[in-house]
Amino acid sequence: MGEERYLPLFETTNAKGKVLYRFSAVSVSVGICLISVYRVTHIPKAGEDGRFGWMLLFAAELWFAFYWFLTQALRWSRINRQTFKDRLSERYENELPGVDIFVCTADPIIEPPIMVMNTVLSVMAYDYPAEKLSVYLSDDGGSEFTYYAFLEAAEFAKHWIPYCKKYSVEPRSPAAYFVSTASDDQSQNQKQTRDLAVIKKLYEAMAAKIGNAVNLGRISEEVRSKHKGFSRWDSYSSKRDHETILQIVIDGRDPNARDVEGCVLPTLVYLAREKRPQIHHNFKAGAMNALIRVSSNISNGKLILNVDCDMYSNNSKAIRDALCFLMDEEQGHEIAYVQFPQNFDNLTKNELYASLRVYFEVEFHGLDNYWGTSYIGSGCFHRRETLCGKKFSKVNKSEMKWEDKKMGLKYGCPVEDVITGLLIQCRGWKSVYCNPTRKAFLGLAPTTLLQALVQHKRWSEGHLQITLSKYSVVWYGRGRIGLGHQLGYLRYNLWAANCWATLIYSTLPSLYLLRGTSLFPQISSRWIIPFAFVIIAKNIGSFVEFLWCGGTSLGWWNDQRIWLYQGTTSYLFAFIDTIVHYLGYIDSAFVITAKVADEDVSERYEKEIMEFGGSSPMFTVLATLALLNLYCFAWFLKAATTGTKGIAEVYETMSLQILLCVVLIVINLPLYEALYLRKDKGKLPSSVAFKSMAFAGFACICFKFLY
Ligand SMILES: O=c1ccn([C@@H]2O[C@H](COP(=O)(O)OP(=O)(O)O[C@H]3O[C@H](CO)[C@@H](O)[C@H](O)[C@H]3O)[C@@H](O)[C@H]2O)c(=O)[nH]1
Ligand SMILES: [Mn+2]
Repeated sequence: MGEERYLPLFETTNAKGKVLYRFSAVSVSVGICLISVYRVTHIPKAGEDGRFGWMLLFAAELWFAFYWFLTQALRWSRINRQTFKDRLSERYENELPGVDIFVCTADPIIEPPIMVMNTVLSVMAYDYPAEKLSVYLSDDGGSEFTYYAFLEAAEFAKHWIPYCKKYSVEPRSPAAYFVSTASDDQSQNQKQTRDLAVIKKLYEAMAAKIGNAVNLGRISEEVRSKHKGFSRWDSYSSKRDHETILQIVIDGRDPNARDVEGCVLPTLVYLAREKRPQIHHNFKAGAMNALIRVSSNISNGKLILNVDCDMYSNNSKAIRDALCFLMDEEQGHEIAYVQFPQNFDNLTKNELYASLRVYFEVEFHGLDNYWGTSYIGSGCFHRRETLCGKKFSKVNKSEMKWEDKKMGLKYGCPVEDVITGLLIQCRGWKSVYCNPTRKAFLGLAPTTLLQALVQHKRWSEGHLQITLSKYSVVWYGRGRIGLGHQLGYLRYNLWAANCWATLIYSTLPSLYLLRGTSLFPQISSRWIIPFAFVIIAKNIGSFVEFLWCGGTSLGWWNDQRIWLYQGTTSYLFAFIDTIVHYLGYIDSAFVITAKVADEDVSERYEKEIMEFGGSSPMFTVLATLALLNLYCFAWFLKAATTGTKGIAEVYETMSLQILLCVVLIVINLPLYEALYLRKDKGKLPSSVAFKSMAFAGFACICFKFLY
């Protein structure tokens, strides 16, 4: 009645393809049930060969079935979010909240200062009122070089920010922007071309200065004398032993802090928190909490954006996207944080080491359906108050209730982000997943196999710790978050537990080939149908899903390989370390992923040649399993061609086992190559080859003759 219709700042829509998806999911579950029926009704009798293997295989299948069911919780209903940034500007342009941006870095060698500065510059140049923006760099490396680079970046920003705003450029990380202009220069007029050349020169000069200092290995006296901040390093003894170094490099309130066009600059703060050898610094969680405390005394922004040092802003409007959720008049007050996906700009076409693609294009949209996206450390906008422990209260929006006095991120878990997000949700808050077409952040994915496996080990270990801890979604989550939401979390929380079923499935069927014992239905039996159906439907499903997410066919194949490798190494090692951790023996470490690689390593990465290049227990496990399958198959072939049973009969009884063994061999081709054929530095060292040959041979002989 004359009242204006309420126009929300964001909209939620259902993802497409629901009916087709649900139909396929239901039919696969019927197949899975039939497989179990077969297993139960056909158990080999006591004393018969294969009874033990049968039981283990059945256990593995039950596990996979359960896990498959968990993944359905993330696919059953998926949603998309759409923001209306024009409405936000119309209503709130003059009352936008302060935003504090935290960039964390920890090691000047594997996280080069120039890369970190590109991230810093990209977030300084957000399309947002500069007086409301503050950028904090946490340097756990406590490095003079990073500090020096930061000073240089502050100078360069005075040119860079006006340039970005004048020409509305994207992305606003200088390095990434220059790469993008190299490929298309049509969109520029003459004036811009000139300005571009100037700004590029300035950037190169800055990069050269930083590079020189790093190469020299020290900061020159000339530079030191210009900036009194360096004196803070006089009492510095090591990265693990120094007092707090806090420097406000640009103070936004200072009337003299202006860019070259005379506009206000964002506040810029450097922090290397105090560290002492005897006190645990709690890795990134410790750094974040130091930033929360320090920033509350400087800018105290209502919102906190947190990015890893390699995750530059690729979309200058992302703050506004986040605000559309948090400032929405109807639903905004219930939302604690807005998470963007982690995307990467160094992926090769077929993503040799997996890319998280399916997680972010499919599964997180399902988690979002429960209003419960997890917090994944980078690319997340938090309300300061919720991050500091405020409990959500329906009764009175303004009432503050503090559940516990501990503020900030939770310590003691290698995925500090996930557990922190979960606890926020358990306090009654909602969260939102925002995945616009133009990606908000781009970072660096691991470029060697070992890095990829170690990273996944850290994640799966952290998740398993959550599952077993007081804050497990199973017991702590009960009644605090919904059932679907719990199941969705468990899909990641139980990553590591996949190792046993994966190990069983990638060894036992092949080992039983050696003995000529069949563990699957004959090809002429009707029971082959559910097996064939589940195998085909599940693989076609995941293939289509992968392509739909923008991947390539070969990328899907590589994804299957990495899934197998993670299962038998990352998850296994994470599982064992978690148990040892609970027995009180070790503290879990945070192994930082390197963001640089040697030239020849990068070259192989570009060519998608798998990088081993060293020995690691993980590689020994991988090579042993690969060889075990190869030996089993070779042995079996020999027996089948020379034995009394004809090939046809063997095929009739063992077809699925043969198929599985062959698939495992084909998927391991890059590994055999690295063991025996390659000459480059990225191959597997001969020590790994000898060990794995011995282990695999030993296992085959024992299984064939002794067991
Ligand atoms: O003691 C430390 C260790 C790490 N970091 C920073 O944490 C970030 C993430 O480290 P990285 O080695 O790149 O790990 P990723 O596996 O890529 O990080 C993901 O997973 C982590 C949890 O395992 C989260 O903290 C991250 O935000 C999330 O992006 C980097 O900026 C580091 O500089 C610190 O500040 N202090
Ligand atoms: Mn990273």
